[in-house]
Amino acid sequence: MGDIATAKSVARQGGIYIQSSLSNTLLEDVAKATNGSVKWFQMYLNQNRTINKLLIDRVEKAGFQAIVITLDNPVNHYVRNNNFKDFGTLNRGRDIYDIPNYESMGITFSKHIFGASTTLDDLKWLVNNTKLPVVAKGILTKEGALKVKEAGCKGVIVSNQGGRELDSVPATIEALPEVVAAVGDSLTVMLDSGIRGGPDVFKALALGAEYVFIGSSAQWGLAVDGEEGVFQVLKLIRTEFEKVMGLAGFPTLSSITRNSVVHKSYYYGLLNQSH
Ligand SMILES: Cc1cc2nc3c(=O)[nH]c(=O)nc-3n(C[C@H](O)[C@H](O)[C@H](O)COP(=O)(O)O)c2cc1C
Repeated sequence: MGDIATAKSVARQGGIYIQSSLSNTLLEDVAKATNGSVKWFQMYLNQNRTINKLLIDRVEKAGFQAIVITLDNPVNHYVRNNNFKDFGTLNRGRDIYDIPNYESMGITFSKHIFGASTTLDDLKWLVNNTKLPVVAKGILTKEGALKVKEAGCKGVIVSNQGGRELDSVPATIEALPEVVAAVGDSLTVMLDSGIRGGPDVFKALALGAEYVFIGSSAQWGLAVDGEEGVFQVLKLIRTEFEKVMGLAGFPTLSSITRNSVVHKSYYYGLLNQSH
């Protein structure tokens, strides 16, 4: 299965694998196949808290080390028909919902997950109902970052879902500096969306991200050559990143700082000073 192959290659590269709750592989199966490696679980909050609690318990029991809550996808636009037949992990909720025979799990869960926005109270509920650290994914502004900090999240992923959700949102590399300025001293700030090669990783780290994640590139590798394909994609990005460090003259990760890149905010700063 794609999730297990991807999780295995991420483990071989020493990275963090984030398992989607919409995956068609059971979270327990991914956990079993990659025992001992670092894995986080991505959740959407359901309107039904009993279902949320059941899922949280399974995630904790399976050994995932953090819960990533996706906040930038409150409206369903994936499931236009009855085609999503099998959401492996979530299928276990079938006995809790009263699901008509003609309705796929995709339709059912999209109604219950995407039907309502997650509120600050929901987020606080999650933080208080799991022993795992909670990471908020889909943050693009300092206001958003401050809210999830108030809710008790331990980290944020600056993300626009790889640009797949809403046209005209800022690129994450542009949103990163204001999020870092707002919460960088208290939360772990991470970034995804648009990481394609070494220079992207370098810029994100320089502007304050502690971790970067990839989505699409991993899937392209998976499509080409399964576990080995994802492994090669990760290796390529890592090798390229190391070359960028060398060429730019930064020998260690800690030597990469805000001053290692020129960002347009510098120019705005200069303009402000001179007016
Ligand atoms: C096919 C596909 C499925 C995705 N499914 C989810 C998901 O279920 N939950 C989620 O939080 N993000 C999902 N994402 C978004 C990724 O988690 C991530 O934010 C994004 O892919 C990063 O940008 P990149 O593709 O440019 O690397 C998905 C992305 C792709 C390409």
